[in-house]
Amino acid sequence: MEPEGAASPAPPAPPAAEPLFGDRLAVAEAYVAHLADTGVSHGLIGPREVPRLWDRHVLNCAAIHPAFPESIRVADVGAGAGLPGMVLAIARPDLRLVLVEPLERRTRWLEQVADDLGLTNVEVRRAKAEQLWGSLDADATTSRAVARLGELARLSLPLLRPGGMMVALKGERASIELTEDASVLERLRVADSSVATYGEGLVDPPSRVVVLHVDGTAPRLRTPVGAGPAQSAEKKRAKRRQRRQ
Ligand SMILES: C[S@@+](CC[C@H](N)C(=O)[O-])C[C@H]1O[C@@H](n2cnc3c(N)ncnc32)[C@H](O)[C@@H]1O
Repeated sequence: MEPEGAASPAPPAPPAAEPLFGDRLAVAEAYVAHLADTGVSHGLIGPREVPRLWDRHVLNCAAIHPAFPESIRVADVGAGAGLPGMVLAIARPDLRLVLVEPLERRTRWLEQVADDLGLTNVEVRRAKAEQLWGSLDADATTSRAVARLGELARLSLPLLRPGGMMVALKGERASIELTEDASVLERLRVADSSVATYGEGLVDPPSRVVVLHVDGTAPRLRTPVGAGPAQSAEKKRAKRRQRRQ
């Protein structure tokens, strides 16, 4: 695809970046410089996002890092330009991040940037989440702006080991989607669900995530279950066809 916009200078790190990144701040600054430059020219980030790269994109992703226990393997489903996966890999070198992204142009960019930043805890997988069901045994998944909660759970939970957790950045819709998609989550054997808020006093608004824990005793989800809206609609159509016959 053709470049979508001209590169702009990277904005300086705001004061809140220091407590979130600590001694990794220089790496975070280098990542933001990539976003503002080739991230824009390769069409991964809109040029209008450049002035708010820190506040709207990087800091709110970094803020959720306490959600993840030490040294676990986390899959970012639909990583795009590395939000939140690359940011978590920078803020938390103890985590191992698997960035799952189907678009080649994006995975090539992610690989180049991870290499340039010297991140040895990042693995980029060019695939849709569904293509990795049964072959990825993540302790946790994470994601931002990929799908509504029920569909995201359908995509993400089969990537988890038994007892693993999904942490979805959802903003103000977190509680609404949790209520609206409750029956889908039940079918997906979600044992426990909650909304948590991170980064109070550092990011405005604070980052809100939905956390789902799968039942550790249930058999591992490996195949699609009838949870997605598309699948439910198809089932209804099939039933109507059957009634007509
Ligand atoms: C709106 S972008 C969000 C990117 C990034 N998470 C962010 O917040 O900036 C959604 C991303 O999800 C990816 N995606 C769409 N369907 C997917 C699937 N089934 N499995 C994995 N990634 C998917 C798209 O290619 C795209 O990069």
